[in-house]
Amino acid sequence: MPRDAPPADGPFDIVPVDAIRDGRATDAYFERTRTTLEHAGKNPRVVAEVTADQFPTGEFELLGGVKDAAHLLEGLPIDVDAMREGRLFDGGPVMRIEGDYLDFARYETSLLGFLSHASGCATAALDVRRAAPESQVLSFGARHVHPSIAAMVERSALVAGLDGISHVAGGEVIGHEASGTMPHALLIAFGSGHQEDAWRAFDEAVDASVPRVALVDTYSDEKDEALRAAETLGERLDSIRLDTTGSRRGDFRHIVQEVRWELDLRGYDDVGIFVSGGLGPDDLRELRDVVAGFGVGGYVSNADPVDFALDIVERDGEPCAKRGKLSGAKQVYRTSDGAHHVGLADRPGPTDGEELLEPLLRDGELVREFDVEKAARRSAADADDVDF
Ligand SMILES: O=P(O)(O)OC[C@H]1O[C@H](OP(=O)(O)OP(=O)(O)O)[C@H](O)[C@@H]1O
Repeated sequence: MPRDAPPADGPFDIVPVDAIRDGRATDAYFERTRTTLEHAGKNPRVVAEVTADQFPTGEFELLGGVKDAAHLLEGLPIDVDAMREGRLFDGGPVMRIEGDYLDFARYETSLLGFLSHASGCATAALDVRRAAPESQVLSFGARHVHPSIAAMVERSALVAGLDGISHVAGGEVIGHEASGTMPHALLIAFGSGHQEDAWRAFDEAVDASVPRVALVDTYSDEKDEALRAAETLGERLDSIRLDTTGSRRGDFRHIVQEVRWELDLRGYDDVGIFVSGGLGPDDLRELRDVVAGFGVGGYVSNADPVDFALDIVERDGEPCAKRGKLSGAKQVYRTSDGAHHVGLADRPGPTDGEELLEPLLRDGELVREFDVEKAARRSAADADDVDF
């Protein structure tokens, strides 16, 4: 262990924030690179770019992680241009860094991690959003991932336009209050046959601002429990939630329609139906006309990271690149038809092209603000005129 590394004395296997900030959250070969370049007296001025695909593919993904990436690089003597959080990308750089290589080399690992993981979750969340544009969709997936990344998952869900999140501390980090009502554990704590007591106690105990959403699949048939919940809470019941386990699901759409029928027949037309449990975009398309909303977890939280890489494309003013990558500092343009174009930054772009790489840091100073809601509006606008 290097002498300057602090002892591993924390209770959890979580890389500390300080290690990310000071560049120790890095792959060891960057430390060897620094040692070697310093030994050789080399520290070239470079332009480096973060890119997934070299050329536009027409397969759009949603950019996340920009805020964390900006704070990672803040204070370094470098200039950074980047696409905004919540913009679509499909090829060419999403970020461009100019500076002396050793000033930022050790940050590559964390930089790519921030951008790759958040963009993967945001892209999956956008798939979900587009599958049910009119429905309420909540992010339920924090349970599947390490708690240290819950805020990233929830922010990515919101950037893609999902309507709410479930993770309390994650919400505190990103400034968005978590929502949620009851797990099966609450019903089980009251015992089989006593679901009414659980729903009633929830209604008595929980703040009036929280919607009354009764979970209705714990011990008996969904239709039976839905009607019992409606009779127990009457007009106080806002919604029911069906989280029917996979082994009992059969035709889930039919179950939902049957419950809807029986509620309507008895005058409970205003009671909404929420569904959850292992849902993805295809399920949302299949159910969106018969439910009010969805809880989606693993599809978003377990998304594959985007395969970003950081590559040097200019060294001491001369274009350069490793095999398979494109030399030269680039700009990415979005034209009015929603298509993206990659060109050299010092050449004219398409006449109606909007430049997507915008200033993020100037000599280490942050020149941009971050706002989740604005990012969500950006992703909705970008996605509007693109065929996925
Ligand atoms: O399947 P996902 O899309 O990842 O969604 C996350 C979870 O949310 C629901 O759990 P619920 O709130 O009912 O929890 P409980 O079964 O622990 O009570 C559902 O059972 C999923 O396991």
